[in-house]
Amino acid sequence: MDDRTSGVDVRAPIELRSFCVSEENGFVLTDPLTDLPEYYCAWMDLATNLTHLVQTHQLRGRVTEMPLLSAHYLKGHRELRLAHLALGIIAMGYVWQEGQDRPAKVLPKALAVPYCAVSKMLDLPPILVYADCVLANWRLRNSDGPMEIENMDTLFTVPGGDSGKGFFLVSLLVEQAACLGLQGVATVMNSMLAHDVVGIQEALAVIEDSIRRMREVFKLMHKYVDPMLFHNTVRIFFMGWRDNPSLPDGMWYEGAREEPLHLFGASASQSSSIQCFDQLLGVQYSDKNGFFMRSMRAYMPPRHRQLIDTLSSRPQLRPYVLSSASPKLRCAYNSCVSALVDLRCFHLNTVVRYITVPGSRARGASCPFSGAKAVMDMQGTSSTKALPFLKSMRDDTKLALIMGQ
Ligand code: HEM
Repeated sequence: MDDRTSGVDVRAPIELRSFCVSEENGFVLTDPLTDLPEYYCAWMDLATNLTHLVQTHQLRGRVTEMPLLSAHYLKGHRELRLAHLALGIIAMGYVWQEGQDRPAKVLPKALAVPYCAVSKMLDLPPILVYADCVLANWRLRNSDGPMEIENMDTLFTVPGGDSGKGFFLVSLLVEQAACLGLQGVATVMNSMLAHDVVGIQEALAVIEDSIRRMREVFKLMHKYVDPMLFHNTVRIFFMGWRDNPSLPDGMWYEGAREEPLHLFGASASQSSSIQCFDQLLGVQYSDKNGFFMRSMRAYMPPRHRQLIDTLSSRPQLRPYVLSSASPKLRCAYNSCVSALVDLRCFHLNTVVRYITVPGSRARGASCPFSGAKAVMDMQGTSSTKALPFLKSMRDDTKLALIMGQ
């Protein structure tokens, strides 16, 4: 049998490093830069002071006065990532400064041109993505101290006080907790090639622990993020310009694009970790969910999205477990799927607390005829109808469980 498809060697072991996944931090950007060369101080100045400038309604004016800078002096991956993050934060502040009902419809040239250039170099869309505001938006207060929330800070934040920071940092720590699980994913794939059933079983146990750890860390959200502040303020700055009733025509990028762009906003659905686990465990997304989850891959750094693609092009774990006579292997596989179901159940409860409940309070307090806003209050950050979608993602995950002997 030919194990090579389209020139890709499906027998080559998976090396996480070659997908820019670090041993300590998984998909989190290790040691992100905190400053750009002096030439880019106009960007850093606006991004660092974003909350104040938005709250005092000065940001739009300041962006209009910004010089048009060339992206060509940016060197290396980490400078580009910091530039993408800074420009993304400025763009979100610029668009949503006057609230979700009065967005700006055009990004001015001095912002749009370098933003599109940096995005092209990184192969990311020109909008704030999860890989910016979560994966690359952190530093240690004491560089010798631990990677724990009390010793961490964001580089930039959005209005919403400490809840914005808390949201970024807790999500980052959840992502970091996936790190061991990702190593487990590589070990499972490589052990399958070697027909090492015990190796697969042990690696599945590592993945299960890691997913359960993600759920534990996720609980910090309740301590560091206030639901009303999150819903009414922080969330607004993640809203994109696709399927958004406030921006039905998308967003114009002056001087950079001939047509407006329709792009989803930042969301943890752009997390590569969860999609890696889904892919490994053979979670089949139903049609509509699949369309959304696959669209989210375009918002991930290219090497990260390639890891998901690689996992899907390899021999699959679920049929392997089904055809194996080992009850221990089946049990280890099912425990992993159950941990992922539990994580999605916890996530669903969090969404009820941070979106559904504050959304109904906000509707109760406003005009009952404010139709567009009522729709938006029930939505997530990327404009999916949140709860039915998330429930069906949980159910798709449950379907991966292997029943019977
Ligand atoms: C206050 C905290 C959070 C809220 C309110 C929240 C809300 C949402 C919403 C509304 C969606 C639907 C899609 C969208 O609109 O973008 C979503 C999807 C998703 N979120 Fe979160 N989220 C939170 C934290 C997290 C964290 C920390 C993670 C893990 C890193 C995460 C992972 C996901 C994933 C993977 C999806 C895609 C659906 C799925 O795979 O089940 N979320 N989230």
